[in-house]
Amino acid sequence: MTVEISGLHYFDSREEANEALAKQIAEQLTLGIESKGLASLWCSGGSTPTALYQTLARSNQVAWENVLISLVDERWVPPTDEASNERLIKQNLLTGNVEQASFVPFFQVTPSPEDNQKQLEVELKHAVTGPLDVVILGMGNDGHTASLFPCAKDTQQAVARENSDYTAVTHPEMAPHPRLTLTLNRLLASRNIYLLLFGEDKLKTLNKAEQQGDELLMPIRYFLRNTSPALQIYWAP
Ligand SMILES: O=C1O[C@H](COP(=O)(O)O)[C@@H](O)[C@H](O)[C@H]1O
Repeated sequence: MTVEISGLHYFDSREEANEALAKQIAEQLTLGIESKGLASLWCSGGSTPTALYQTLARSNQVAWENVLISLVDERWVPPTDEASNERLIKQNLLTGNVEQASFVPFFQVTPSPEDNQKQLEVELKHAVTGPLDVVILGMGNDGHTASLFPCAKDTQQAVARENSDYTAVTHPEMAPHPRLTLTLNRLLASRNIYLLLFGEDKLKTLNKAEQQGDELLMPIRYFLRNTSPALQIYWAP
């Protein structure tokens, strides 16, 4: 199937999509460094972006010592857990030249995810001011993105227009682990937002999200309907 959406780039293979997106990300990070001295890269977890991170880690085009890398979202598990996004990033992106980048993890050992979020909030507000340079999103087949889940009551607060926090906690009812996530406002205040999708199922979900309907029922809609920046979607079978 094909879906007509502006900003949707089709590739014949995952390798080609990863190469093209890694090149684009490297260019945007370099532009950020040239204009401000420091650029930031915000990474999603899940199974989709592993090879993208490996491809990006091979890029010698970026002055990685001037890049701050952090997460779009995290499962509230320690980095020793296979579900940890921090673990994914450390194993696949923070290697070779990219080891020179600074990394801000989300998970902290605290009594609750809410306590973790309070500490993380202070840390991120101290480390980052102004728009995020590059955000890499994924999407679940329920239309969630970051950890803005349709099946989490607290998503409503995480996407509230008046919410000025960088981060939020969500408790998805149909996915494991409490989550830490960047809020909608923080994500939308970015220079470049990319969505990486593989497979027909994700295309079907994207097609459904393109139809009319409540954003809270498919939070990826917040990004599909945002015009500045417009979402750039990289898809391969
Ligand atoms: O739970 C999550 O899922 C989405 C999509 O994951 P995938 O395995 O289908 O690639 C991901 O973007 C998000 O960061 C993650 O927390």
